[in-house]
Amino acid sequence: MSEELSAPPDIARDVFPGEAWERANTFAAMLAGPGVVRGLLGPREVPRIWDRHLLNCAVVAEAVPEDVRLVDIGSGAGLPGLVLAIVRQDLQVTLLEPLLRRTVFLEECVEALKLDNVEVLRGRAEDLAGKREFDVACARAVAPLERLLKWAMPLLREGGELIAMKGERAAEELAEATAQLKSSGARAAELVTVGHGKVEPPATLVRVVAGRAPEQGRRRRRR
Ligand SMILES: C[S@@+](CC[C@H](N)C(=O)[O-])C[C@H]1O[C@@H](n2cnc3c(N)ncnc32)[C@H](O)[C@@H]1O
Repeated sequence: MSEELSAPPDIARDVFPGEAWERANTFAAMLAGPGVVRGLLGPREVPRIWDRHLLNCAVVAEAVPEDVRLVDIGSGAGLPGLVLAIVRQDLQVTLLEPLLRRTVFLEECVEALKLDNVEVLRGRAEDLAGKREFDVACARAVAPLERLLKWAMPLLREGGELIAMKGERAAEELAEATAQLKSSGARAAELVTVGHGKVEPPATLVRVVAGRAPEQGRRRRRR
């Protein structure tokens, strides 16, 4: 049985102000329509598109600095990267996704939403190391923090940030990743909650500040 897209909650008007409102509604309809038909979103997710997907991703913007180049690793149907591009026109967003049918959907969304701050890139995070540099990397439901650090840190400039949406297991994942944080040269790592009064419960993020990659240090010394 096909599920219905529920009406946006009142708070959505504040979270998606101005021209973001129409774009958010168009994206919600695309997720509920072609997104489900093409298997990018489960049909049971349709009634939860506003709460669990659009609002939960939009509040991540509270943790993202202004005017940065942001890569969404494993963007899938555009979550959270496309939502961040909708609410924050100051961001230059790269949606990184290896699967063709997903990048095709993402391209269609970018065109339908008339977004000029988004690039869709087909590929794997580990293959992009050394080729591109970003200020912020974000990810939701892609990999445990330990593996995400391996993929994300080589993509970040020194002082750049990984923002991982982690939910209930955030503290445990952070503890489990202690060795990887050290070996990847991370400067700081902390738990952050965003979306107070907008989503229930507030979204829990792991924020990691990139230091200089250890390999870069070794390369410099050898010269
Ligand atoms: C469970 S989905 C999550 C999608 C989206 N972030 C969300 O929250 O709905 C994981 C996504 O990560 C992508 N992915 C898997 N391995 C990857 C890699 N090495 N680099 C980039 N993306 C990857 C998959 O193709 C898939 O779209």
